[in-house]
Amino acid sequence: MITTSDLTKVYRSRGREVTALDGVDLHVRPGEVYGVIGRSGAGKSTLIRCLNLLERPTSGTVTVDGQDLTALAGRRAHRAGRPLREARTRIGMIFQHFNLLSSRTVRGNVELPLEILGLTRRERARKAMELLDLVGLADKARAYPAQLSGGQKQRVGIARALAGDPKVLLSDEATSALDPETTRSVLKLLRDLNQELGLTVLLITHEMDVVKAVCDSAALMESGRIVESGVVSELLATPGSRLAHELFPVGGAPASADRTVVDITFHGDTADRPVISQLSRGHGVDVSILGAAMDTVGGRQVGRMRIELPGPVEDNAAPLAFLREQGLTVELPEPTATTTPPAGLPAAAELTGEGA
Ligand SMILES: Nc1ncnc2c1ncn2[C@@H]1O[C@H](COP(=O)(O)OP(=O)(O)OP(=O)(O)O)[C@@H](O)[C@H]1O
Repeated sequence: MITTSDLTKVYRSRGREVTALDGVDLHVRPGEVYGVIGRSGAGKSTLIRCLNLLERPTSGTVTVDGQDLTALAGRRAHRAGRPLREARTRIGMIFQHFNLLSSRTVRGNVELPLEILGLTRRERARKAMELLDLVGLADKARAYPAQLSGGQKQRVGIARALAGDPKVLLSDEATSALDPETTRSVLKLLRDLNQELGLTVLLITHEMDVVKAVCDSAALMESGRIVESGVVSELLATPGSRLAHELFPVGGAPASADRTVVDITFHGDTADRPVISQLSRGHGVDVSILGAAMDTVGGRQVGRMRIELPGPVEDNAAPLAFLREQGLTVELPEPTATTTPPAGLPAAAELTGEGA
């Protein structure tokens, strides 16, 4: 549904060059919720703005629903021509700070893109009310943005973004200004719209919880590049996946050097089975749990656990084989991984922007 090929954006100002996007190949399938995560400055906003050509890429292509937007934009034109403006109406966008017009009512805000599309007053009113009903705000049609909560404002933003019946919705940190509970309800709305309307959603975020809550697929961005991407449930089953480690960080240091530390990921059916007690009984080993994280990803229970077995790795071949036979992802973390993240990976606090 959305494909970018070797997408590059270089900002030039006062003799300085900043490469914000450095050859990004992105592939978002129809009907999925796709999250792009990365710390501040990674290039996320530039990427999302290049997807609807609000920002003109320096090179590379952007294709949305089979249409090459970069070809519509031309290389030199500064104003979007009609074909690009029309293509953009089929790509909705929501923003961190909602971008509502304070002088217009809720209904007036939703009607704005419908005015641009040339609908009659009657058609606009009907469509706007239908959209407000869809986002659960029909009773606020006559209110002004200042009278709404943050979550309600974002719902208006979503209704406005859906005015052109888009197939794609781009979300630029849409929940970053909201409290956790409101974030959950807005993410649920996005998921419902995704399922009911078949809407493809691409969201950028710096919060792993957002990826965990709604994303089918995700990409990790660093310095203008996508350094890892894939289907979230598959990444969780991929040994060494940085996104999996970030989604389910487990810590815990071994009690002594002659122990085997094992990171295991439970997903699908394995999440419900008493694997650890079977391991302990079946192999006669004392298993210590050093850390664990359980959560629901895409509606399925997923968990990660760091356990410790007595003795070095060489002595634990049979228990490790048993865990693998159960369909678990089994990893032996580097000794340093107990206290520090893998080389090059931003610490969780950095990724979430905490302490900035
Ligand atoms: N208009 C611009 N002119 C020059 N440099 C820019 C411009 N916009 C962004 N940049 C630079 O491009 C890089 C990527 O910025 P971008 O805003 O895309 O990152 P981001 O991942 O969205 O960060 P944040 O989460 O803080 O918004 C940064 O180094 C930034 O300083």
